[in-house]
Amino acid sequence: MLLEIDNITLLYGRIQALHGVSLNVGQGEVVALIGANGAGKTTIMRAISGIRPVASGKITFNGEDITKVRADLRVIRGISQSPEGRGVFPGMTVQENLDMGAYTRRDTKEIAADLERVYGLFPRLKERRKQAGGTMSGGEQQMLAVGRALMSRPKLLLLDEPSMGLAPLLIQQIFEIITEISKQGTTILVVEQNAQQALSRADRAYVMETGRIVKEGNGPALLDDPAVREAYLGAA
Ligand SMILES: Nc1ncnc2c1ncn2[C@@H]1O[C@H](COP(=O)(O)OP(=O)(O)OP(=O)(O)O)[C@@H](O)[C@H]1O
Repeated sequence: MLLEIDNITLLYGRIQALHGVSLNVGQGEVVALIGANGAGKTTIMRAISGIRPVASGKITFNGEDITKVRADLRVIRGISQSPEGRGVFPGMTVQENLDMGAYTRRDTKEIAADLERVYGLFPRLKERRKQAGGTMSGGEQQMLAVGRALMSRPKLLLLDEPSMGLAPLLIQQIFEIITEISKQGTTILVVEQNAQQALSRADRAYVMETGRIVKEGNGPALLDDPAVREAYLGAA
């Protein structure tokens, strides 16, 4: 397994947001995490990227215990996050935002090749490479955030609600790009409200409720699960 999360708990002050969560992501997999608002999905992403410390439990990445490793050092080890709400640098150009994604790297030739790869995945970013990040549309900023995360050449890409705020056609497109990124060899853990898309694209998925994993399975099997359909797909 590339990522193993073993029984983690996480607290925000007195609020316990994660109650003994365990999940795994294998090399090359696309794994989806779905669940209601406030279930703790973003919190799991924060625990993996190291933005929030866990209170107990263990996180292993690439065979090494990273539970206490600092967030910036986790990026160097190969974990990169495209955060919910995008978080692009508004005053920097598109190209500068992408360059920032590679700040941990020194291999200029490979960085240039990866920039071309990101521009290949997102031609809109190439067209707008001199435009300020903050003036890009919502969907374009979402693409920029994913592109920037890819610029660290991660082993594991964490995507927090990549379809948030996107028009239906763009949602389809962003999931096609996620599938393409996966085919190019990056392992992906994706948090999504759009359960239909996420489950149909994922190799495996976990369902969260109030700080716990309540179900796991392969994507299509969960899509057919009546309880999942009723809770997350608006169907009985
Ligand atoms: N910084 C914080 N301080 C206090 N409580 C927090 C903080 N961040 C999150 N929480 C709480 O932790 C719980 C889990 O939140 P989290 O953002 O992980 O949920 P989520 O599943 O990602 O939800 P959504 O789908 O709405 O984004 C929620 O009850 C939330 O209110």
